[in-house]
Amino acid sequence: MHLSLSSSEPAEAEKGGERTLALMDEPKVTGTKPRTSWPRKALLILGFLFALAAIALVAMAVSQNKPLPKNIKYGIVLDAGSSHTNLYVYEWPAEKENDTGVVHQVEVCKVEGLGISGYSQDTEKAGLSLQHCMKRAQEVVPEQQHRETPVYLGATAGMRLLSLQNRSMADRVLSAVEKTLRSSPFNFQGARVISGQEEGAYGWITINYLLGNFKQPGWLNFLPHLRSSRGTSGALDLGGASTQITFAPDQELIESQENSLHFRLYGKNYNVYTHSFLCYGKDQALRLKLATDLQSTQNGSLLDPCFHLGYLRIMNISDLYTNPCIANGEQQLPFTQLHLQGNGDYQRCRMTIQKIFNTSYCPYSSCAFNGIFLPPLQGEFGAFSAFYFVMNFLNLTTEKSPVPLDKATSAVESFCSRPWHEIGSSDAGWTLGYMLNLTNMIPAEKPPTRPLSHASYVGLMVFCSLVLVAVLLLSWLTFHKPKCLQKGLI
Ligand SMILES: O=c1[nH]cnc2c1ncn2[C@@H]1O[C@H](COP(=O)(O)OP(=O)(O)O)[C@@H](O)[C@H]1O
Ligand SMILES: [Ca+2]
Repeated sequence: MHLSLSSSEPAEAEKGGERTLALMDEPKVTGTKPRTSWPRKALLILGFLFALAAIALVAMAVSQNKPLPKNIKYGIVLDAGSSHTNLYVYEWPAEKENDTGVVHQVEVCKVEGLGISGYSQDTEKAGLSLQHCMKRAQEVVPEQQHRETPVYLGATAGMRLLSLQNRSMADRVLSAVEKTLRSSPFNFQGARVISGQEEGAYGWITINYLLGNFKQPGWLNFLPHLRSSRGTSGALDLGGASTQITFAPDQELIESQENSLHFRLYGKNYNVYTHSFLCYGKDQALRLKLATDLQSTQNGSLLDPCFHLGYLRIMNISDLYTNPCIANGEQQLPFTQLHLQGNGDYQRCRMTIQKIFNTSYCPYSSCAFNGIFLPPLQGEFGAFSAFYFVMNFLNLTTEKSPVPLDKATSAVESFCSRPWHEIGSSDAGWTLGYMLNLTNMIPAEKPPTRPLSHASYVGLMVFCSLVLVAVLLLSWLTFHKPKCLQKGLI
């Protein structure tokens, strides 16, 4: 049996509640076509309105808090090394620029030819050599962002040596590269020789930024006393003309001020040891070794265990003595050419190379060599630049876990013993840290963060809206129960 208002009364249903309830008191029973009672209609309308309100609330929460379209920013750094120059293009989302781990390398362009210090006799060429990679950068960075994209050039040990040797020559080289960079559409921010200390510092920042070591879990923001000093990784950078070692030592006191760095990053203090060994990059160290060995030859012929068996090379002595790494011993030599012949012997090579590291004196509690302070090593190290190239060449970079030292040693040993005729001829570095620093992307204090992600926020809003609707509906049903419900008629 169906309950319904009679067909003559539908107009009444649109009147106020009192009238409706009065009508409900006297329901008429018809045996004809079933009709919806008007309180049920009212309930439906109310339910519909609540649902509409909930949908509107959710839609508002979603649209109001929808992430804006990605606004990408770019930065360009040129690493003017002693052996060659590399151009790096980085990108990051503008709205997250103070977060950690958001900067990505999108392009690396290797400049053809020499490092810029190699153009000291023809400085214009130093600038011209960069043009190709600058064009490449213009293709990578969207045109409308060229003017706002900063470009920096940092020169390292090759230019440090040239500056020591001939300051005005080094300045002319820098002016030439500056001219090229200024003529690009980018926002030129400077070309300079960075100090060894800076190079070490930026390498350490890069490594730890990429490893996510500056990041603290979001929820720890609410419990600052629990924020631990999570370990950092040390950085080893083997260049061509200098080598950097940088790490956070256990001991608080760094005995030599020139080796001491203090950072405050994301609200945390770091005391870091760094040293840049000028002349102890891979290429300059080899020159040093040859110059040292030459002192003990009579006729300029050298049988060298550090070159493969069958390797032969003749070089002018004057080419060896071209920079401040090698003391002026040239005049005392009774010959003008060096005849180099390899005999590939790893163990003997090790012994001859050790001659360039003087460990006979140390004015500190502990030293590396040449009287340079070095605190006890601490933690793990990330090694890059030529450390990587050499390991990669020996096929030792594909392993997931670190390669044990004895395995690396035996790979080097076996490679060195191979005859010369058998042998055919990602980036980490200081540049990312340099850009992060110059663009103020690593703040001293931790930037305020939202406690919830966008997805969690929207989810929570939806949930709360639904709970609210349910509560309102229940309260309404409880306090304004239609009489038909009170009488159990529906
Ligand atoms: O792609 C590569 N494969 C192998 N060795 C490389 C490659 N790129 C650079 N190197 C070597 O790594 C070293 C990098 O030195 P760099 O030019 O950065 O000098 P610097 O940092 O002392 O100024 C050089 O010895 C160079 O020969
Ligand atoms: Ca380098």
